[in-house]
Amino acid sequence: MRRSSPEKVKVRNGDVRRRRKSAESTDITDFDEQKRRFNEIQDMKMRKSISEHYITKDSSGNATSSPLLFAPTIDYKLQFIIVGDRNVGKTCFLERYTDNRFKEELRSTVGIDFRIKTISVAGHQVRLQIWDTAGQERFNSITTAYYRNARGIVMVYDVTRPETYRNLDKWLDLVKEYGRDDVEIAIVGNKADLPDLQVNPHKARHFAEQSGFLFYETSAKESLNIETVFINLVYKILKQIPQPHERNPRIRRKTIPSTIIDDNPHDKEPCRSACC
Ligand SMILES: Nc1nc2c(ncn2[C@@H]2O[C@H](COP(=O)(O)OP(=O)(O)OP(=O)(O)O)[C@@H](O)[C@H]2O)c(=O)[nH]1
Repeated sequence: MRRSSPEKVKVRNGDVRRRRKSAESTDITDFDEQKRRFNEIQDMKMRKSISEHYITKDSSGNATSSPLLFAPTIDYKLQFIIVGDRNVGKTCFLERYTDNRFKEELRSTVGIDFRIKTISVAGHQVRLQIWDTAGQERFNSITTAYYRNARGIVMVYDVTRPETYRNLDKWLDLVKEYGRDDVEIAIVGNKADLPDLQVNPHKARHFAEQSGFLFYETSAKESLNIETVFINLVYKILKQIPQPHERNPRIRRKTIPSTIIDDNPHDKEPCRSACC
């Protein structure tokens, strides 16, 4: 029987040691692998629950979810509603805000639609559910049912069509009748990118401010002031809601600034044409 030389035995012992070591390290690796997979699954579950949280709708009405990695804690959930005559740009205004896109073609809203967006305001995570309503009067019986839950209302007119500005009275009457007493309103003159301005922005601002509303000229096409409208409405609403530190002084105060964003370039512009 052939015997292994001591050298070879030594090598084999070394192999055994190596194998044991590698077996041990395999165990460790398996454990690490399991841990990694467990974390992956947890991560996937978390993403799923977040994306469920962040369901929006695409242009064809299908639900889509955003691929967020971390779930911010939602401090406030607010419902907003956008109203105004047909074709003033309500849908474009909302789509610019939630999806940062603009479509030229006319697509009249049928009834009501909504989008969701979460924003951070003064250190608070605020989830906005924003309802886009049809401007056609025949849908009023459907859309007014959504007024009572709206904390903020964006009332849109078209700066090139004075009748849409005059009709704000009609929309305000509906808000008075169906809306909350504590609703905050922003008057928005949309399509400010167009040259044939027909509504005097100073008069519109004066009317808004006298009534305690915010006022902005916007352009969904050129993405002008869209975000400002929503952020400032949220500021106004949060200032009304008792903050946690007011209910419980031991909670650290998160200040809501009293100044609001104002980047409206049309503020100081003279009237560009015969305005109403
Ligand atoms: N130039 C310009 N056109 C705009 C702007 N916003 C919207 N439009 C156009 O105005 C038209 C009407 O826009 P919509 O967003 O569908 O109007 P709406 O108010 O939602 O209309 P309804 O759903 O019928 O009530 C479309 O052709 C848009 O491309 C804007 O800021 N500038």
